[in-house]
Amino acid sequence: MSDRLLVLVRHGQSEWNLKNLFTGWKDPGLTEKGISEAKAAGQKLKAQGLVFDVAFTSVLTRAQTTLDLMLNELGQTGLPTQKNLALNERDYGDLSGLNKDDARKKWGEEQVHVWRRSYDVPPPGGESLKDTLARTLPYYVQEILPCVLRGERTLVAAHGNSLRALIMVLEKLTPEGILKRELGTGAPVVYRLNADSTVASKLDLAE
Ligand SMILES: O=C(O)[C@H](O)COP(=O)(O)O
Repeated sequence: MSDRLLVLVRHGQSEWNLKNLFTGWKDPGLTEKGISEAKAAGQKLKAQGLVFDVAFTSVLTRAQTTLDLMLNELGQTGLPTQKNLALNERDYGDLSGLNKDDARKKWGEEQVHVWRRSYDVPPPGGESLKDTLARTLPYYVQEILPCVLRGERTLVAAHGNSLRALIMVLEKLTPEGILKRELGTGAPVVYRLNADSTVASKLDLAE
């Protein structure tokens, strides 16, 4: 029986995560902590005995560096990798580069929470989670899922909201359910899929 393995990992802490800035499609690198988180993620995958055949990432540096660091820990540098902006972070539009606490002061706690975590309310000039899903899901269905179903063990290094969009589909979460779902930096989620592409098992390696 083939191992339909799909591992999702959010990038390690970025310079803008540290500064508490809305990031979206902006392209800061990882902090020292982010580098350690990415290496630790690779070690966690290695400790599970996982080996990969293919990887996917976004066109943003923080996700690509996280992938490289994980592959290095796994002894799998040079793994065939597809990079696509479909896996980019949600575009935060006019909020990009603003401090999250300053935004709360300006627009209020509730409004900022709605922009950050609601399903279908976009931040000004940016993408809602629904918009993010609309570009992430076709890529998943057309490019990532066929690999997994063929038995190619698949590693995806991407972003909080592009991965929340995929997790919503994989875990059949409602728009209310996804509101509460947070993804830690450098925290791998290990799925095994059934032949019909539903989730057979899930292992959260956040700790
Ligand atoms: O783009 C960002 O600012 C972060 O990577 C994710 O931000 P969020 O936690 O506000 O969705």
